[in-house]
Amino acid sequence: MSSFKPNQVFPRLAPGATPAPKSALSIYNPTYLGLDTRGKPVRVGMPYRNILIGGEPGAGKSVAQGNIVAHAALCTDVDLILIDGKIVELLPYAPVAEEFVGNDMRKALRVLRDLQGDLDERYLHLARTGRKKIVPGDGFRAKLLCIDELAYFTVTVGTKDQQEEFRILVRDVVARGRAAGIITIASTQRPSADIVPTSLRDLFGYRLAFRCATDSSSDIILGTGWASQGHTAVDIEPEALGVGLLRAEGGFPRRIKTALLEDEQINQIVRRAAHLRRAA
Ligand SMILES: Nc1ncnc2c1ncn2[C@@H]1O[C@H](COP(=O)(O)OP(=O)(O)OP(=O)(O)O)[C@@H](O)[C@H]1O
Repeated sequence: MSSFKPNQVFPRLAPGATPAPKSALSIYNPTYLGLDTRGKPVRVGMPYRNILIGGEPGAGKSVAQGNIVAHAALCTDVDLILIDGKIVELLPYAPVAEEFVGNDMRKALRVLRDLQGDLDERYLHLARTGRKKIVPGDGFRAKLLCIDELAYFTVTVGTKDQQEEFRILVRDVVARGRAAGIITIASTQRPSADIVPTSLRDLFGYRLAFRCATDSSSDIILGTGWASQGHTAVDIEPEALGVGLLRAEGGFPRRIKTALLEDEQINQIVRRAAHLRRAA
């Protein structure tokens, strides 16, 4: 499998250049995720979709979600809302985020309640204008909500009531956000039915399964029945870090290798993103 080259993330740049582009990107442009088995670029169109990422610890979830967040950081038409129970994965992007939440359940709930209020306003606008989805120029900016890690907030920290409220809020944002210009990325290293019930999983247009311990965990991310048809993330070799099965709405899972942004590249992107956002 081909290795990642920074200039593939931002193809306008010459080889060897830093991965930070000169002008702002748009969240309405496809986001580079990595390469497929033939070495072809894999891009995802995030608006009107959500992405669920699951797999064993250390398999490559944070790197994958980081690629999307890095792209979004450079897009001056989207606000970032980052909730990171582990703090360190998304912290580098905090300077360009509208909200950054670490391991703080109360703040996570407040931010999600605000997002739910925003959703209500957006749907009111849609109802008034007789349309079905928010489009650019509507006066509502796109938002990207990134949650790492779902299980941390739904079973590990907080009271049972807080965990339940977190689950309900996330479900609502994922379900209604799609048409309202609010995109969700959710990651979990515990692909089990209690963390990702089918009803939640099915709201994600994109599903990305990194190495899983069992066929049923793989199916929890990709969708019921894929393992029995030979598409299972159990088959991903333990040493194949960053290799996952990506399933886009209605399609077959395909094997991809995500791009890897090194820490210094992330820092460059964030510095550039901060500049572009100030200038916008
Ligand atoms: N696409 C990739 N190319 C090369 N190495 C990778 C790639 N993706 C991940 N890795 C390596 O694997 C390590 C773990 O990746 P990552 O932090 O994304 O895993 P994770 O699934 O989020 O783990 P956890 O669940 O423990 O947070 C990275 O630090 C990196 O060294």
